[in-house]
Amino acid sequence: MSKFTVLDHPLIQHKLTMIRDKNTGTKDFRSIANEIAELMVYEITRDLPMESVEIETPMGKSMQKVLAGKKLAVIPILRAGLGMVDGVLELIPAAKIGHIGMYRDEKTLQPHEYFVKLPADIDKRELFVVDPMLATGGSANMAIDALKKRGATNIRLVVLVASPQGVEAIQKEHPDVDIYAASLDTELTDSGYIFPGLGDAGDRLFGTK
Ligand SMILES: O=P(O)(O)OC[C@H]1O[C@H](OP(=O)(O)OP(=O)(O)O)[C@H](O)[C@@H]1O
Ligand SMILES: O=c1cc[nH]c(=O)[nH]1
Ligand SMILES: [Mg+2]
Repeated sequence: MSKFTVLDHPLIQHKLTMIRDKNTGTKDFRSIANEIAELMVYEITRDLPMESVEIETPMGKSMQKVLAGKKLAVIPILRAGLGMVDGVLELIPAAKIGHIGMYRDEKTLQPHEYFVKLPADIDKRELFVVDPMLATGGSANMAIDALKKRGATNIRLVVLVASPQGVEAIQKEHPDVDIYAASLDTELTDSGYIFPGLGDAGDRLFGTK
């Protein structure tokens, strides 16, 4: 079974509390969501493999470490996943970006895919799928299906807030995909929203209703 990790760094927790607050407006929500994503990626990338290369400093030749292995790509699940991309790019500016458009039917809670545009070499990249909310898990599961169908093999899912049902759904469908969250919240409401959650992340990021 895949790993599920809550990143409980105090800065992440503090900032998450700020965006949970319903009085936090779009401008702050947007910037703080990206700050959290940046801090999360800093923690998640601790295990990236390294290799030694020879370089020459002004003092002479020396063996030093650089990142080894696969290149990265960030895959936001539209729309709300866009709210985490800039934060990731602060740390990994050369990452390619793929987009998967997904909306959840408000009544049935079933996800619908409406857009997929990915880097050509996703089979060779380590992919970070980002979306602030993992509720029923339907959208993330379908997004991961779309990636695997196109050859992706190395996928991690990074969310701000997860529900227990969402984590279980991903672990069942995609036991190879590790999940990282800033919080595991207590429940899903009858209307499919995470409680306490942050409300509708897409609407809060983009100022829609
Ligand atoms: O785990 P699930 O039950 O599938 O719910 C989570 C999905 O719902 C939200 O997207 P939404 O459909 O509201 O689209 P948006 O990002 O355009 O607002 C959220 O950003 C996730 O993609
Ligand atoms: O709580 C939730 C659940 C799904 N989508 C959101 O934006 N928020
Ligand atoms: Mg939404």
